[in-house]
Amino acid sequence: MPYTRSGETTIHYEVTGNPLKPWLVLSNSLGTDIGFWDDQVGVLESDFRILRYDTRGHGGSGAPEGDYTFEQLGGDVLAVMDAAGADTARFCGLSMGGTTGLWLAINAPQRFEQLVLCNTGAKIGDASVWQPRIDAVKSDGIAPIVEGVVERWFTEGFRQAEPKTVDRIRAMILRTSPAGYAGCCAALRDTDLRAGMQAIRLPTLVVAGAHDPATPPALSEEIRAAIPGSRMVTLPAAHLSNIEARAEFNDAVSDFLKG
Ligand SMILES: O=C(O)CC1=CCC(=O)O1
Repeated sequence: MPYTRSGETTIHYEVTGNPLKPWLVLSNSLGTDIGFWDDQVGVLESDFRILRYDTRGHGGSGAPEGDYTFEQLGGDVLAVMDAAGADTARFCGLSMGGTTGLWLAINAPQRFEQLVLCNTGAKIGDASVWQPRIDAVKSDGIAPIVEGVVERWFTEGFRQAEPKTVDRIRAMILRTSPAGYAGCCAALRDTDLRAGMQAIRLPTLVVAGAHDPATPPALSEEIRAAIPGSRMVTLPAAHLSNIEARAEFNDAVSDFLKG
């Protein structure tokens, strides 16, 4: 599994899929790693050359101490694209991954062809949301916050219907470095891309979860309204629509990206 340097840290990435097809970058949410996209890769890999990576602070990537910024998180994507030889790519990100996509579309639009922005926002929460989480994780680690996260990420019905899936994601969250998690929370706390996203001119699909308490459909609608020509689809899911509504998600995303 390859790694590349980005700034002061190392980013882990993986390339799979069809080398004759366009590049597709997948960017995960807070508290997850590249396994986050396992339900999508099988569906997309015949039509795309897929570049998955672990966001800094997560999975096999480095987790430096301190606050991160979206300039760093977006720079990490450009570093893995350079390392993999992807001059341009389509981009799909969920939650923090979607905010990373907005940052890239504003700051490096020439590197991207299409955007899929899922369960995300140009500004997700504020200091009153993120600072207590940063403080808790720094003092007591990830375990005390994990059940609250899982409750926001999946509806109660899904948690009952697919306990093994929920256990897999819970284990992923628990494996996350507290320093890395806190660093990414600081990036979310400090970022507001609402003014900048008005300039985005890339073809864009916005995906919302009808029951998402973390990034409610109103945040998705704000993105749709700001990006000319963008389309929005609302799926029957809480925050992780790529897992809770995997069939509908895969249909909507692959139709858009292949269109
Ligand atoms: O963890 C949450 O509550 C929701 C979330 C916000 C950004 C992200 O990636 O997940």
